[in-house]
Amino acid sequence: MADDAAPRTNVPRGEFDFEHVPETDLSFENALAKARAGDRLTVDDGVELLTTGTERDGIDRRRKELVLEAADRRRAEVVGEEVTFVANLNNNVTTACNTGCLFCNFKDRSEQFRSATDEAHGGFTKRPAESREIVREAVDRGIYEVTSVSGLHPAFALDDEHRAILEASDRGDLNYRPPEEYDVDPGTYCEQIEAMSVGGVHVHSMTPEEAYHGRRGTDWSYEEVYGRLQAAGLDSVPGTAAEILVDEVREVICPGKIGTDEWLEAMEAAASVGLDVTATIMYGHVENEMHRALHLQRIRELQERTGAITEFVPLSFVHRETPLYEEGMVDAGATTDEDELLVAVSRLFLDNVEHIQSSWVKYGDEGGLKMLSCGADDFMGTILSEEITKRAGGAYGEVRSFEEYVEMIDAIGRVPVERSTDYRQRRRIDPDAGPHGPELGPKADGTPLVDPEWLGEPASDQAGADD
Ligand SMILES: C[S@@+](CC[C@H](N)C(=O)[O-])C[C@H]1O[C@@H](n2cnc3c(N)ncnc32)[C@H](O)[C@@H]1O
Ligand SMILES: Nc1c(NC[C@H](O)[C@H](O)[C@H](O)CO)[nH]c(=O)[nH]c1=O
Ligand SMILES: N[C@@H](Cc1ccc(O)cc1)C(=O)O
Ligand code: SF4
Repeated sequence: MADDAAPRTNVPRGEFDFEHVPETDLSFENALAKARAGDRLTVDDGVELLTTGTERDGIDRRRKELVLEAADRRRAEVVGEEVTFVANLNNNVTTACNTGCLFCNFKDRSEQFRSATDEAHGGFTKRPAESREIVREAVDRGIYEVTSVSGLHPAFALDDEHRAILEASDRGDLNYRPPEEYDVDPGTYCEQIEAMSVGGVHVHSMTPEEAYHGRRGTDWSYEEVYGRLQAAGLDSVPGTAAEILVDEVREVICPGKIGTDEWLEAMEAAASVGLDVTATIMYGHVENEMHRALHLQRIRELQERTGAITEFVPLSFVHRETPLYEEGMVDAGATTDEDELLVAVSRLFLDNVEHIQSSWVKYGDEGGLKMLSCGADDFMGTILSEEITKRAGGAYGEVRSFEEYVEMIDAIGRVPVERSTDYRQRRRIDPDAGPHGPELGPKADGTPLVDPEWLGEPASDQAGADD
């Protein structure tokens, strides 16, 4: 996210030869009237709102305020004044990844992790037993959920049966190497899930891209893959790896990733075996407003088919330390105007998704609170550890305590509510009845999750060290 007071966007215009461009035959006024009336928006309506009118360049601030107001009103109608958050922990297993997404600096080339090399890398791999200890400790302290997303380590197989298939294959294109070749063996995906499934915690893991890695070289369906993961303890699936669900954009920013249709297929499969899912958009790089609106339509259609999406999470591209920026393909991330409009139009467009998340990792506290009056109603979670955005140059820290959450949400006149991952359990918090800590986690007893003395210290010191 870039700070930008001038009413312009950071969308690259005309630099990429895209088929989809933000042009429509409609008017902004017409789209706004439909949004206010609660009519279902078309892609062209979405484009008019995201651009504050396609007939001129840049953002019209007066029009922007009208879009934000409409979204805030819709939020109040759909979910009321409560702002939710979850007591959770990020426990990412490995940074080893060869997929090469140009927006990502989380990854380290997997060659660097092999015992045969002494190349240095700043990343990590955790054994299943290490993951278990990290999660166990956090559950004891009161967390409810563990979110785990990882690089596509070549040694990762879904389970022993998948490993046997990979070992027996003479195909050279499977991005597989046996664990014995690495300093640290991450085990199988199922072993990691089983390990993290400790003390009654909710396990939120296995993006469609990871599921793809977990079936490479087989003819297994995504239902089969998610079914096995569910049996190992998986409870819900993060809808990251979505980026922008338009293939001409994916070809530029993540040519090594699965395509739009396959991402949707994997999500539908997860839903069909009974897993809840989230959905995301990672925006503010090479894509334009037409791509953003097309993405929203694909998510709305997915929700029509599944009803399984619990929340939509806009992820503003953090550009500073990424190949896209370093190679001069983009100059910056989205402007604040674009961020606000994206959140607002997500609320207005996704009329079948109840919750829109404001990510403090991406927007910071001040920006994140502002999003709660632009259509968002969820304020993410405590996470305790953050590697992806930090490595891309983000600077909003790795943890928020319940104390901070309650104070911030109360300060904007809304109601702080602790939630479960699926939002089915909710607990309203009385701001005056501190100290505040989680009560919904399997071992939560209201004790503050984060010792105030820890705040500001590296989260890896609290949540377990990297190897
Ligand atoms: C780092 S990947 C980890 C999981 C798995 N490797 C995958 O791609 O699905 C998780 C997500 O982080 C997000 N992400 C990565 N780099 C980012 C950046 N620089 N700014 C914003 N989001 C980013 C992307 O949306 C990506 O899908
Ligand atoms: N758990 C959530 C996170 N976690 C942080 C991510 O791991 C990651 O660093 C980043 O957001 C990837 O783009 N972030 C959220 O925005 N929302 C969550 O619920
Ligand atoms: N918790 C959110 C957001 C998230 C975003 C990025 C991540 O890497 C992980 C999680 C999800 O389920 O999708
Ligand atoms: S986004 Fe995921 S798949 Fe792409 S390079 Fe980063 S870790 Fe690997």
